[in-house]
Amino acid sequence: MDIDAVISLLTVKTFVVGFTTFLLVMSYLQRKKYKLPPGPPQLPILGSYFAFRNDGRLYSVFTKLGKSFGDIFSVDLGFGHTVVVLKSADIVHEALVEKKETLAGRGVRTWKYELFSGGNRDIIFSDYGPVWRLQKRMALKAFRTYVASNKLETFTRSAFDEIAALIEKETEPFDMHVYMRLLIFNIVCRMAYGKIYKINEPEFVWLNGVMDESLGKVFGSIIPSDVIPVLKHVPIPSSLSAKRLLQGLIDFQKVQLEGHKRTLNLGEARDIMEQMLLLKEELTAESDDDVKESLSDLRIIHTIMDIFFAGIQTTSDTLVWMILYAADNPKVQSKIHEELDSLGDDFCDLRQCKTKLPYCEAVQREVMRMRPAGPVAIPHRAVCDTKLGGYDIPKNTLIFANIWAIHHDPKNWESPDVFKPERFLNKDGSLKELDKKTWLPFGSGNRKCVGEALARTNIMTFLILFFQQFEVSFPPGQKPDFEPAMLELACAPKPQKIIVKKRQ
Ligand code: HEM
Repeated sequence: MDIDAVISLLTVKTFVVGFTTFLLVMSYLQRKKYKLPPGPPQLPILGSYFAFRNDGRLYSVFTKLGKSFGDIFSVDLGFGHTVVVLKSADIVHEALVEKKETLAGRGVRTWKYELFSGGNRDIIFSDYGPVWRLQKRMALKAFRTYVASNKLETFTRSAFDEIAALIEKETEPFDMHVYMRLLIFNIVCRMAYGKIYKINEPEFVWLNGVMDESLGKVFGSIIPSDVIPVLKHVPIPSSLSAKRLLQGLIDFQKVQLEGHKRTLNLGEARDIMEQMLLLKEELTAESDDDVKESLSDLRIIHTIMDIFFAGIQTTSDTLVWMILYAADNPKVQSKIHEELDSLGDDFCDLRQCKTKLPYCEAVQREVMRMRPAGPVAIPHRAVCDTKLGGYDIPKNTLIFANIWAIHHDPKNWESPDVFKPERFLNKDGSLKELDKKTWLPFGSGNRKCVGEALARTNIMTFLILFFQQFEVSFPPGQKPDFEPAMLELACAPKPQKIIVKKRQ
């Protein structure tokens, strides 16, 4: 070994030993200064890696740890990156509702989220402040124009007709996944940037593939550069594929934006991207700087990225879960059919007839209770030092609310693992008032999901249209699999085949 190699080995060793010691001292000082929530042993650099070694699903690992460490505990996700996890309805309420200002920050955990959000310029990862507020308000207003008018129903009906025709052609048991994706793509992308797709259209196949690959390889698991940030500069396969996938999608949205600018019509906006561009047209030199920033090209692109990612996968996964639960529970399915059959001609205006469908609404609630699409929400950042459950929460700590644990807590729900829509109904069949402390698939407080009304309208409209025409079952001998796929933040069903028959 030559002298250079010896020196560089010594340098690396010195760096590793020095850095490890630094982390240990910092962690010790942090623990001495604050009364932090308890948690599993934390190794230098690797943190609580061993808790996640065999199961990358955060909700699953957090639920297991919660059994040992209680309603509030801390876990080190690597490199001294300690997060706090909340497990019970009361403590999540305290954090997200009572402390909705203090704990409404966001902090990007790793560079892949920074790339996705354009450096925190989307709604999801933008920090709590005036620009985020303007962006979120703009999105809410835009969604409302669709939900409150007939537009959304028209979009959903035409997207449904497209997939119903494809489903009718299936002669063997099949997986619903791609049809549900196409359905939601054709509602959400039409609203967001005015596009509708056919199942074999190359752009849809590419976008759907990018979404699946990103959810699996980028957001679905902890990649080396999440734990050792400098690895993002090293051309290792996981970092390269994350860059390729996310940058490809950002570039795609840039092209949509440029196209919209070229064809911009002053008048009624054709989609959400155009709505934002029209607002931008109204800006003058005197306009408020925050308003200008909220309508910058980058913010528009990354708002559309949010709508695309947060809106499509969550809703389409929920629809697949709903179909699987109906296939597994023939009595529930009969009650859905019965309630829909009693509607008669009311199908012409679905917005009106929803109030007459308490059982279907209860099914929707129960599916989202059993399989919440965002089972640990998105971490909130403490904007200043605070306290939770008697423990100190230092400024900048990230907090995860374990929605899955609340939805499966026997203190909140009788037989929580049983699919039972009736739990949401009174004895006379009317809907019970929702307890928002124990049912929170869309989160709670200031950071609550911006797409809740849109998603619930889409899910309900789909439920009505689908079960009016079809009945579903599992192929004889096939065991249904309700164990969610191995994804870090999502709760997605695994691919499985079902039989879909046209009703007489
Ligand atoms: C079944 C469907 C859906 C579920 C279960 C769901 C769930 C969630 C959850 C749990 C959060 C995090 C809340 C928190 O941090 O406390 C969230 C945030 C968000 N969701 Fe959804 N979501 C759904 C559909 C949608 C749709 C359709 C859109 C848009 C088209 C959307 C856009 C967003 C955005 C932008 C945020 C970030 C809000 C913020 O940081 O202020 N979601 N969602």
